[in-house]
Amino acid sequence: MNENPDRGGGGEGDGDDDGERESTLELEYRPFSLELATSLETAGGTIDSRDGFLVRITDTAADGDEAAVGYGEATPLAGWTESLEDCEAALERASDEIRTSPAAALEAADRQVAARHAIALALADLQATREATPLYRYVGQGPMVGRVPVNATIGDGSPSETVHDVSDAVERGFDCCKLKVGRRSVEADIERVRRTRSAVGPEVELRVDANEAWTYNEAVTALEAFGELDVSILEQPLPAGSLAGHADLREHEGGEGVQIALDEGFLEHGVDAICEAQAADAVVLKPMALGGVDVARKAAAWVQELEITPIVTTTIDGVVARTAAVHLAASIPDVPACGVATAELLASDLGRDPVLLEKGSAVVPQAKGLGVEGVWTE
Ligand SMILES: O=C(O)CCC(=O)c1ccccc1C(=O)O
Ligand SMILES: [Mg+2]
Repeated sequence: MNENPDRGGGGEGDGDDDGERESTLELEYRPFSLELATSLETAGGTIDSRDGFLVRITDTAADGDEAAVGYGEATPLAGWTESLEDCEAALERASDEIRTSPAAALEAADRQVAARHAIALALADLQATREATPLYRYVGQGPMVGRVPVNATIGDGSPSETVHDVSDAVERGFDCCKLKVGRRSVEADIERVRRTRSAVGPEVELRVDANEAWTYNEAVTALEAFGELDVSILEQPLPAGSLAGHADLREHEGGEGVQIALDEGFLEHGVDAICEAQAADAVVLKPMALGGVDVARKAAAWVQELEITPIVTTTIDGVVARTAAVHLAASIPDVPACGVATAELLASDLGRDPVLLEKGSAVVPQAKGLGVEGVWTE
């Protein structure tokens, strides 16, 4: 952004390397591709692999022994972020601009949310590591947090498959499951939830996410049945554009006890419009789609002021972005169960997972920075 042609740094090089070097930071990125163990079927489409870029920012001025490196991850998802191509172009610009300043690098990816997520994360990881502070305390300035509650993520499937998947998750310690709905008829989805509820009993929290699939009347039918089945949260039943529809659902008699959460609608409208329309009890925060953990953290604080509940989830990310989402959740006071237990959906990962799952909670890494190691092997 603010290259100074009068003071070009050295003049040698390949011609686009003439920015003034005012920072000692270097940004590198490399592509990755991760398959899902089994594809995740949602009303918004099927996710079967996640392609993106791992980002490393190094401070070349740091003296040898001191760790001066931070990691980030950009994992675009169609419909939620920029394309893979636009993401790469933004990272390429940022790798030039970071010679000027960290702010210039962030600016270079200002409208490419996944790229910005990666850059902001790598910078935060670098700084938190320097300060020997776990990332969640660096971003939130808050107290120590040992665990955050999480939900299992259950894709669309037949009623029997759904009962099987949820029962399996409960056996593995989850006490909150989020079921994807909206791919089959409303009646079929109600049947899935009914059979699941009778299989797992009253103690397990059940949520559903329709990814914008329903008409208002379908949503009302679902809401009434879900109220009786003690579903806690109905996420994005209607198209993102329909703030008034979601506000009406919140008022609907028979849907008492079921909270309405906005995900796609939050990305489209933002905090103020949702609050103004009284369209949500909760909002879903995906740091990858919002442009970073820093952006998501501000949104969380803001919605809590307005008595709207923030829920952190991922876009089924690799270990770097997923662990960042765990830190984000840990930085939010009184956060409800979050959709960050998505490692098990992946067939392979970028590196070892530092987050243990224990009885429905993620154990928050307490090491400095993000706490992810061994992802950048030469
Ligand atoms: O919230 C979760 O449990 C996992 C994340 C999730 O459901 C999701 C993953 C990728 C894309 C969209 C969504 C969504 O919440 O709609
Ligand atoms: Mg959702």
